[in-house]
Amino acid sequence: MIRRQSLISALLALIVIVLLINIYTLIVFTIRGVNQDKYLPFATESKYLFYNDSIYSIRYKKSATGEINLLVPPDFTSKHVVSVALNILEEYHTLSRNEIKASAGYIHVVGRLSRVLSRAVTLVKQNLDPKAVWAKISQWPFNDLLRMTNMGELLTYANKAKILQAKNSKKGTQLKIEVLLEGDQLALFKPQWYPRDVKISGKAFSGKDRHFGEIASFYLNLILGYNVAPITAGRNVNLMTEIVPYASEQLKQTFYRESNGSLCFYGVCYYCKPEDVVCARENDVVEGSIVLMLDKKFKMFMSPWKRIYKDGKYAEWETDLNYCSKVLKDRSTSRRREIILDIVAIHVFDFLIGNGDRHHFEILRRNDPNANGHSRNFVLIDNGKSFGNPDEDFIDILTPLYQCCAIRHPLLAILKKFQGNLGRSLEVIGAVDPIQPILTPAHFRALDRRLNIVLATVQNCLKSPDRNVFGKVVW
Ligand SMILES: Nc1ncnc2c1ncn2[C@@H]1O[C@H](COP(=O)(O)OP(=O)(O)OP(=O)(O)O)[C@@H](O)[C@H]1O
Ligand SMILES: [Mn+2]
Repeated sequence: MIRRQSLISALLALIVIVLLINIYTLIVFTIRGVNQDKYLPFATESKYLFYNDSIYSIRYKKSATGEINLLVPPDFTSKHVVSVALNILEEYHTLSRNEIKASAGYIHVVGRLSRVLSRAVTLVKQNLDPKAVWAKISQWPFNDLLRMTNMGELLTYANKAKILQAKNSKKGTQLKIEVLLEGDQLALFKPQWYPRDVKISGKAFSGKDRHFGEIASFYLNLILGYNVAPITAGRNVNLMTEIVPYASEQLKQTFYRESNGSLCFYGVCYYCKPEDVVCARENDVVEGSIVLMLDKKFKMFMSPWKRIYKDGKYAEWETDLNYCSKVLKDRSTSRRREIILDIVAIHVFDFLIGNGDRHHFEILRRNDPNANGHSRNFVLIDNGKSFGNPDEDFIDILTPLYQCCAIRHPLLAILKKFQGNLGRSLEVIGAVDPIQPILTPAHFRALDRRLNIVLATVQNCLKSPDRNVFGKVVW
């Protein structure tokens, strides 16, 4: 009888305990819901963390008061990834509070580059034979200063050479006009869709190409010593005199005049449609980027960190912090360590320019005379999905860096050299371009913020031995 009674009281006590725990959890979650957001599904807490249902991937966002917050989509459940992103943010705050040691190194790089580029402009005034200028493209990628002078000439000619033929480009999915320039050089003209100060939000790959982004990325690629973006310049093209008379029938058919007199066209491509038009400003002029075609055969490399272009689904790399060690173990990728270091370099660049659309990249074939040994073989061809929003930093683009915790020393050294001065440097170099200023002041400032975030990520890696799958962080 007594045994039965104590069993009942034990049971009652248990029920009370379970009830109390439930009530406690309910209270805690309600309070959190009031203080932060209704979505908080796990215990990662920070005053900088916000759940936001208008975004589809995690990112930092600068608020109106200048504070950097971490925005996370409500259905994103990887608390490890969120907590790493918060740690990096903390590291970033520490870094931005510290006085930056003034490094004069960047001045040399910028000075040399702008001398080389402006010398080319003077050379071109002497009216060189365009064929002779185009011949120099075979030396691309240009990895020394002497050849860089040639690149300056190529840039200037990309802008001034007469267009002899124009047709729809069959490559890729976005609107591009393939033009044949005098002297027999092919180039792609991507017209302007957006003003420089557009703010695209939503997905990391949202929106159409940004012609100014393509141009800015090219110069930034030069400044940071990658030198693997195809030669790109801004160009103002008069549609009526430079395109229409030389256009293929198919392209010409997509041109028409609005009732207000402006000349518009929509082209033929995967995403081209009559209701999505590019219209000229006054005088029938359209601004755009012109990219010289490289006469090379590339190998395509699918990135293990590519996005899934489907709503409501996350790729494995987005939620699994151990993804890098899986890629590292993947036997199908020989030389995988070097390849991952290349991928980290690519993603650092893409993070700086805000390009979340690098689904694949091109590699120079080994027998290419300009292939650079076993590393730095990649080229960065399509940089149009960049500089879409100066307030947002897609921290998930840095995933290979914070998952693998490895970066090559020369790249890290150059990033440190430009700390605090990257935006200014791009502004100076970009001033040689015919459509300068290539970016808004907000974008130039964003570059320095993002550079600090990259350095903060490296700092965070140095403090996280558990993520050190490469054995050491700096290679
Ligand atoms: N300058 C270039 N030299 C050689 N090939 C090029 C050049 N630019 C583009 N290409 C080729 O054309 C393809 C499409 O170009 P690009 O990526 O710029 O177009 P896109 O419409 O933005 O394509 P996507 O939809 O894949 O993003 C590239 O993958 C590359 O193979
Ligand atoms: Mn593209």
